[in-house]
Amino acid sequence: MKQTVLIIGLGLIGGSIAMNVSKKEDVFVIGMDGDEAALNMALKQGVIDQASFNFSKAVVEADVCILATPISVTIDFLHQLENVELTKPLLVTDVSSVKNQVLKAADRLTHPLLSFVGGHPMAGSHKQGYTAAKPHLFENAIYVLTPALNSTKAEADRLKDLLSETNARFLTFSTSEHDEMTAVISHFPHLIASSLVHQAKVWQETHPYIEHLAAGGFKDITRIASSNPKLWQDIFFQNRDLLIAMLEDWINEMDKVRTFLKEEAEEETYEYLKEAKLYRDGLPVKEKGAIPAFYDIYVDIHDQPGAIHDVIGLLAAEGISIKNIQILEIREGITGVLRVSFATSEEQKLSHKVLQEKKYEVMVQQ
Ligand SMILES: NC(=O)c1ccc[n+]([C@@H]2O[C@H](COP(=O)([O-])OP(=O)(O)OC[C@H]3O[C@@H](n4cnc5c(N)ncnc54)[C@H](O)[C@@H]3O)[C@@H](O)[C@H]2O)c1
Ligand SMILES: O=C(O)C(=O)C[C@]1(C(=O)O)C=C[C@@H](O)C=C1
Repeated sequence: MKQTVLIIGLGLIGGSIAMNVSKKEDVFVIGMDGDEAALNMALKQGVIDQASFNFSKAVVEADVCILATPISVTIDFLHQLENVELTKPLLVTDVSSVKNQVLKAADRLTHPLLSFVGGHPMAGSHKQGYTAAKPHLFENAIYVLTPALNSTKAEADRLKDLLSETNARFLTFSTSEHDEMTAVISHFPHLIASSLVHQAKVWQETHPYIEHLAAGGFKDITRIASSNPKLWQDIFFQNRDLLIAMLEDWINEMDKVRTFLKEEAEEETYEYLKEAKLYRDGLPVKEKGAIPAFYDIYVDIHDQPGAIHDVIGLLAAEGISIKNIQILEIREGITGVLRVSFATSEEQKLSHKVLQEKKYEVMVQQ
């Protein structure tokens, strides 16, 4: 028999989940979103089978409910579930980036037919909305599960099965473990990225050319500052206590670095940078998460008409599929660098060979 899955919030994450869940033959997907254009697009593409505008009506028809809304909205829906009259079992999950308040609300749900297994796919983007959703967003990504007190292993397994088309890798953590780890590798870095952009903006007032100098490094480290501010305001406030504690640690650490510089402590500065490099180089590269699962090459190109087109053309002629391409630096009359990303190391090696044969300077990211 078909199971009915209600997905609330068809944005970047909910839309991407819907694109995978709808691949399963035994699933009927109901979509709900305040944005009618997103609903219409999802219906048209066959990503949802039906649109709904009424939570209490749709949720009683569902066997599974996926809350993919901003965290505070997800918590509101969990509160609404306290008063819903269920006639069959309902498994509820979410995708929230912070779990503490969500699990508190979920643990209050005592209806015997209701169970909750929290979820958080560790993949995303600075983009938002259904138009940014893509079916392969969670490929090889870690998908954290945070089960509520009343849930069973069988329910977590059922959720994993429903999400199997995502090709994500599931791991289970407690709420506090989850929130601490994501504060370190996601929420705090976001705060720093935004602060770096603010610093550049202030300097630009006296150095108007600064924005043109912002090359690969600045853009890499601040990409996430282009994310949806409303969503991140929510994340910061949900994980507020940990972020405040981490800011204290960070300020102490920056004091230490300032002392290295003031006292011209070259050895300590070198060790500080070396330790960071060793840890960064050791991060897993073949799974999504902190580092994208891409195999990159860097190609020197000249600022001539058609230079990028030539590189792409050579790779296309060999049937090599490019996953991402980025101009890291190119200024008038000066050599620039193209970063080209592939899904496999075979494509990375072949591209290196093809371009070298055509006398391009190519560096392979190990
Ligand atoms: N963006 C990321 O990288 C990322 C990664 C993992 C998890 N998350 C989590 O996913 C959740 C959604 O984030 P997103 O990036 O998909 O945001 P998004 O803005 O792309 O999507 C949110 C969707 O929810 C809809 N929505 C908002 N309020 C609603 C309501 N009351 N009823 C129905 N629909 C409503 C919006 O119209 C939108 O389509 C957040 O909880 C976030 O913490 C985000
Ligand atoms: O890649 C990005 O743009 C993201 O911000 C994704 C990211 C992250 O910090 O890695 C952001 C929030 C999520 O909860 C999970 C993933």
